[in-house]
Amino acid sequence: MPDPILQTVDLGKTYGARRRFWQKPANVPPALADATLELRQGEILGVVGESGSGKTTLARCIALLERPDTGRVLFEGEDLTKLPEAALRRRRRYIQTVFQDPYSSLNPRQRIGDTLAEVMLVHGLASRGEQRDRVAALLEQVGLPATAAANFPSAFSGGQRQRICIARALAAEPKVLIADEPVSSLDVSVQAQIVNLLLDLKERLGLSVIFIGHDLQLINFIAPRVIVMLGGRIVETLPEGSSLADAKHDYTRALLQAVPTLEKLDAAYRLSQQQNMA
Ligand SMILES: Nc1ncnc2c1ncn2[C@@H]1O[C@H](COP(=O)(O)OP(=O)(O)OP(=O)(O)O)[C@@H](O)[C@H]1O
Repeated sequence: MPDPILQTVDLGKTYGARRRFWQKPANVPPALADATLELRQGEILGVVGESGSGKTTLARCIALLERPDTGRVLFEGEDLTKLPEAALRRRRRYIQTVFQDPYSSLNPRQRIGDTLAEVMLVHGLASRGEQRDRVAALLEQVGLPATAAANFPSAFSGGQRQRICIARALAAEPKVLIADEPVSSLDVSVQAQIVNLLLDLKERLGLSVIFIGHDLQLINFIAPRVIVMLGGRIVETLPEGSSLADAKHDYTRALLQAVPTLEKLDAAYRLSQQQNMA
């Protein structure tokens, strides 16, 4: 079994809990509590849970976009939560995120080429001379023409913008990609294309992926191993090779009652393939 590239140990986060020592503790439930998981090299790990179950908080804490209150994030064995800001900045590029809403994720006043080049510049990954070619290669990797670099986000559809967000994440040359509900805001016909793009990139680039969603059937289709979250906690891990029928937790079974979208997704993918060939 491959070694874990990333582990979290007892990760916890409570929003709005900061207080002066003389103030009474606010009665805020944790957004994330005792989250312990491991992501193996080259694996896709699924995370599923209803709205408010702590999935995004988990993603943000793992990528250290948010400092967790408790626990550790070990990347290649090194505890990132202990690193000072300067050292963390050098490691940050290895764990990249793609979020749900590609509309708010991109700067409307920045051309796509500049958005991608900025990431390379920040992480010292390409000289000015190399940037143009690298931007074109990144766009090509996500299925967009090199000419897209000259345009602003408003020129693109939701699915194309999500491709740009994926290209921006790849610009940092990450080892771990966290996709937090990357298709939830997209049309069903586009969802399948983005899911397939992510699966293809994972294979081609050897990425390790955490794929977050609220549809257990879809997540189980994408990820061999799935973590189920409820109220900020991991309540069940469905191991590789297990069937959804093996789910032990009542909540996991309740998630299975949710309207299945997998068939819809499959049908939409076939349709988009037919349209591409027509
Ligand atoms: N910045 C914040 N400030 C205060 N509370 C927050 C903040 N972000 C999240 N929360 C709260 O933390 C809890 C977990 O939210 P989180 O966004 O992690 O859940 P989620 O499972 O990703 O939900 P969704 O699927 O709706 O995005 C929720 O109760 C939410 O209201």
